[in-house]
Amino acid sequence: MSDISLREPIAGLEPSHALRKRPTREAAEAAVRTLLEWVGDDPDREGLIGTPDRVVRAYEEFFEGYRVDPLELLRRTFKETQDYGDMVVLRDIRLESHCEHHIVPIIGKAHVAYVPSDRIVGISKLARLVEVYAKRLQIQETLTAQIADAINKVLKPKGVAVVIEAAHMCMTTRGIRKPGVTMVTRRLIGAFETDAGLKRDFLSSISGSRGTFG
Ligand SMILES: Nc1nc2c(ncn2[C@@H]2O[C@H](COP(=O)(O)OP(=O)(O)OP(=O)(O)O)[C@@H](O)[C@H]2O)c(=O)[nH]1
Ligand SMILES: [Zn+2]
Repeated sequence: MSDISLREPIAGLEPSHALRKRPTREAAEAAVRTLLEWVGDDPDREGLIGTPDRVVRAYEEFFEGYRVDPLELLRRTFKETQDYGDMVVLRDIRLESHCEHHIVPIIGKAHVAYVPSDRIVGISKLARLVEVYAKRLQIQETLTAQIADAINKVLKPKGVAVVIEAAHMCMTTRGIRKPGVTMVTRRLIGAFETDAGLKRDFLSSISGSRGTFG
């Protein structure tokens, strides 16, 4: 099984995190085995024998965002825009993340908008950016801010707006157990903050979106 760059710096993180040594895959599998024993099951029974390996592979997928540099994603921009200067909105981007407190899913959607200054970016890159930050351990406020700040930093647009609506499984399946509750966060930068008309247009353009919390 491949041991993806386990000793290499991880892009996009603070140096203190990026340079921290990661444990080996064997150590990660042993930790899962310990949890299986701890919940009261037998990790050697047939159904569970492959579970540590499966969980570690699933974690590689859930947390692959640590291995991608989000700023690098946005570097390829286009200048020929016929002076398009209005907002660009990508709405209803499906979002699957994990809360950093309980490591259980956060499921929802993100809406991302920006007003270009002189450069635009391929729209798939905005969805990829959401994905990179979502595939890390998160709280929703940080996730929202990181997406907006990355766009602002690389594209230097006139404005950026990010809204996230999500359900936190740590609130719906455990703890307070409140199904149906969603959390809404937003980060408005530049023109979206200062121009009331633009802000209103953006918020109304995403207001008809349908829930995707399944
Ligand atoms: N602000 C914020 N809080 C979150 C997010 N995800 C989970 N939480 C909350 O983080 C808090 C962690 O609180 P703690 O008291 O340390 O943990 P806990 O004992 O498991 O809390 P309960 O969930 O209330 O049982 C909880 O209130 C969660 O609902 C998030 O994205 N943003
Ligand atoms: Zn949680």
